[in-house]
Amino acid sequence: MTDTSTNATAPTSNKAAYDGIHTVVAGGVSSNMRARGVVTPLVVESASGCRIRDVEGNELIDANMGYGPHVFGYADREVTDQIADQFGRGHLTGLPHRLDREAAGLVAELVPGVEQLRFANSGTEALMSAVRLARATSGRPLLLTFEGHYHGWSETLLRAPGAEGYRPRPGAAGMIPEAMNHTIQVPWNDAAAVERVFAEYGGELGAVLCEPVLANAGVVPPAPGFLELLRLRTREKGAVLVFDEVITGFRVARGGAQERYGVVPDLTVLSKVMGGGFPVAAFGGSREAMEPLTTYEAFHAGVYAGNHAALRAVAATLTKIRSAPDLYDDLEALGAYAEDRVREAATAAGRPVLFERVGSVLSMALLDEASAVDRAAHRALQSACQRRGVYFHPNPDEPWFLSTAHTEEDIDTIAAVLKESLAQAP
Ligand SMILES: CC1=C(O)/C(=C\N=C2/C=C(C(=O)O)C[C@@H](O)[C@@H]2O)C(COP(=O)(O)O)=CN1
Ligand SMILES: Cc1ncc(COP(=O)(O)O)c(C=O)c1O
Repeated sequence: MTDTSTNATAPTSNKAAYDGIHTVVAGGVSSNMRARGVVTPLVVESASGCRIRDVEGNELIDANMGYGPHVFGYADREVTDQIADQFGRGHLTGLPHRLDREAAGLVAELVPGVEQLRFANSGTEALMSAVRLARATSGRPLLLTFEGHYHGWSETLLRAPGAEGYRPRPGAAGMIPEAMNHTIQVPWNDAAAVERVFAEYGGELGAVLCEPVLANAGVVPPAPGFLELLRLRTREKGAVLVFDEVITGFRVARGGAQERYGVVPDLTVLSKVMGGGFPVAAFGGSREAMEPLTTYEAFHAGVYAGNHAALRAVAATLTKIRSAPDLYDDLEALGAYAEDRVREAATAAGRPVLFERVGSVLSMALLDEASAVDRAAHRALQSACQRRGVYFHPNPDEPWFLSTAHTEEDIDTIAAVLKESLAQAP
């Protein structure tokens, strides 16, 4: 069978391939969130383990790893072979499949706050549906969110940075002016602000939504007691507590952030690691929390939601996670090793960095003399490292995601490239 994946006349330089993409893909990307992902042109040909290969044949160690789904590394045959097999068996019939029970059963077994769930195709879809379910359950439209937390691009969740008072602004052109009329926002980890909101809006709040570990503005763990405060106040006031664990789910612990920090929300949203890189998401909670969907009083749909290939990917990934007793200790150890090496490299180069880590998710940002994040310098550093065979995201808001495919030698290489690039930086 002719391999159509590689076009013989394809450009062989990153720049030519990159420019070619921009002629037919608006903005060169199919996600604005990735528009700043490439400062020096780089077009991927293939990826395996913790490495990507570009169209020029260069091999780079990847610390972005597709923004986090690949906890076992790229092209993990224990997962991809299962997905390929499912395609050969029919992957989308629109009918119940035994994989529904197997995949949902694994999520319910591993995630403390999930007894029942619904599958979706993306985090945005799952969050839209979870917030709508929370509003249906509480009967109150008002939603509390937190500055910097990203919950996809749907109409009532995509917020511009900042807020006027508690009111965020719509985050994209074309959103209706009233899009944020039922959304309020306070700074992350600001317990006093949360108390003020509950004092002022308590009886009106329908839901509180957060990334339990903020990982879309660098990594910012919850302050001690902060998640507990959200749990206490939402219970007191009858608001639904929703954890967006798209990134943290199966990443920071087997049962996600709710297991790591011991705070169980009413609804949980999952994606990324759950499907091992296959497009799939889910939202779930107690039987009681999901009851409006059990009776179909609430609405959720999707032609591709819970398709058999997606659920085979979930079943394969979560079976592997369940049968790897040391996985999270290993990821923690690797993350700690990376933290030590990166801090050493920055110190050796005499450059201040802002560094934060939760398990195998870490963020590093170059600081300027005023200890503010120096985005231009960070982009220049990223380009220099990319030329030396190490890729991480040029936007310091985007974390590094390590995997079991990264070795300590890979981390040493990353640190050495960082140190050399910092030493030569202007
Ligand atoms: C905590 C969190 C997320 O991190 C999240 C998506 N994250 C990302 C989306 C990217 C993109 O659209 O290309 C890349 C990253 O900026 C980011 O990890 C989403 C939306 O998921 P989705 O992109 O699948 O609709 C929801 N919650
Ligand atoms: C005409 C039409 N538009 C939109 C949708 C929604 O698409 P999805 O189910 O993929 O969200 C459907 C699904 O049946 C449809 O038939």
